[in-house]
Amino acid sequence: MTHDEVFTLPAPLSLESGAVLPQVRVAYRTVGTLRPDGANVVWVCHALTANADVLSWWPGLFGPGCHFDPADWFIVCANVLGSCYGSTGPLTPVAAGAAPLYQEFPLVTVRDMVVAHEQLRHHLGLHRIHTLIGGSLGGQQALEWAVQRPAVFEHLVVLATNAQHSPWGVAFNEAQRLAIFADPTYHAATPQGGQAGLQAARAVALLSYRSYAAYGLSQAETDDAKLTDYRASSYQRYQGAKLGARFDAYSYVVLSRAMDSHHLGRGRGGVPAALSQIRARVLVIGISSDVLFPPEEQLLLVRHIPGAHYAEMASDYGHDGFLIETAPITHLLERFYVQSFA
Ligand SMILES: CC(=O)SCCNC(=O)CCNC(=O)[C@H](O)C(C)(C)COP(=O)(O)OP(=O)(O)OC[C@H]1O[C@@H](n2cnc3c(N)ncnc32)[C@H](O)[C@@H]1OP(=O)(O)O
Ligand SMILES: N[C@@H](CCO)C(=O)O
Repeated sequence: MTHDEVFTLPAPLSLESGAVLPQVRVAYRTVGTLRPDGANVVWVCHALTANADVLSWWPGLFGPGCHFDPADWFIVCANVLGSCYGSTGPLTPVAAGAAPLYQEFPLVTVRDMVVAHEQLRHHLGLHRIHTLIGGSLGGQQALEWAVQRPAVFEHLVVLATNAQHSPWGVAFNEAQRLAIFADPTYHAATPQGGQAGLQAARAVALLSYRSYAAYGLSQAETDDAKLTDYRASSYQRYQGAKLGARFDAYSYVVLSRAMDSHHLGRGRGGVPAALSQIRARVLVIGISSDVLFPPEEQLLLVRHIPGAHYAEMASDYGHDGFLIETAPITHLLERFYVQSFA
C-alpha cells in the first residue's frame, strides 16, 4: 500500500533562471490504492523542510482514521526539487558521475518545482486529481500548479499561503540566509557545511512560525528567581539542533530562495489575472495568529479566485498552525466537500 520510488525526468530540466539541470530525480511516495476510475487522488505539496512521507509530518489529517485515510484515498506526495529527501538538490549529482554543486546549485523557483511534479503526474498517468492540498511553500506550489494546469484539479485546498511572497517574508528568509552565510563552514562545501548557521536560521524562522502567545504557553518560567538559562532559550537551541540533524544548509538556502521567487502574476499580467484562471473548487484557510502569511494574504486569494471559499482558524500556534490544528482543519474540509457537492 505504501510505495516509495524515484522518478528520473526523461530530459534535462530548463529552469526559469535559464540554467539547465541535466538529470533531475524526484523522490515520491504513494499511499493507498488508486481506484479504477482514478477519482480518489489527493496530491500533497509539502512545505519548507518536510518530505514525501506526509503521514509522518501531517498526522491527524493523513493516516488511518483521519480525513485523508489511505483506506479511501490514493495519497501522492513528492519531495521538491532542491530539497534533501531524495530529489535532486545541492548535495546530489545533477548528472551521472558529477560532483554535488553545494552553494553553486542554481536558483530554483516554485514554478520549476511544479514543472518537475507535473512531469511526475504524467508519468503516473494521473489525469484527474480530486484534491490538491498544501500549506505555506506547499500552498504556493499548489496555487502555481492550479494556474498552470487549471483542468487537472477538481478541488484545491491551500492553507497559510499567498499569491506572491511578501517583502516581510523575503526579509525573514534573508535574515536566515545571513546566519548561514556567516558560518565559515558553509563556504567549504561539505555535506555538514553551514550546520551552525542552519541551526541559527531555524531559531530565527521559528519566531515567524509561532506566536507571542505560543511561547507564553509552552515556555513560561516557573522559577521567579532565575537570571539566566531560560526555557525559551533552550527551546530555540533545541529546535535549531533538531532541524540540523535532519536537513542541510545548502538545501535550506535553495528552498528559501524558491519561496522568495513565488509570484503567480509574473509574466501573466499580474496576480488577479493569474488567480482568475483557476478552475478548481477552492478552499483557502487562514490562521488568525499567522504573522508570516497573515490572513490578509489569503483574503486576497479569495477575492480573485472564482467561487473560492474562505475560512479562518483561531489558533495560538501562528503559521505552524496549519501543521498542528488538524481537528479544525478536518472540520473545515468536511464542510467544504459538502458545500462542493451541494
Ligand atoms: C525524519 C523527518 O524528516 S520527519 C519531518 C518532520 N518535520 C517536518 O516535516 C516539517 C513540518 N513539521 C514541523 O515543522 C514541526 O514538527 C511542527 C510544527 C509540526 C511541530 O513542531 P515540534 O517541534 O514537533 O513541536 P514543538 O514546538 O511543540 O516542540 C516540541 C519539542 O521541543 C522540545 N522542547 C520543548 N520545550 C523545550 C525547551 N524549553 N528546551 C528544549 N526542548 C524543548 C520538546 O521536548 C519536543 O521535543 P521532540 O520534538 O524531540 O519531542
Ligand atoms: N514548519 C514548517 C515551515 C513552515 O511552513 C516546515 O518546517 O516545513
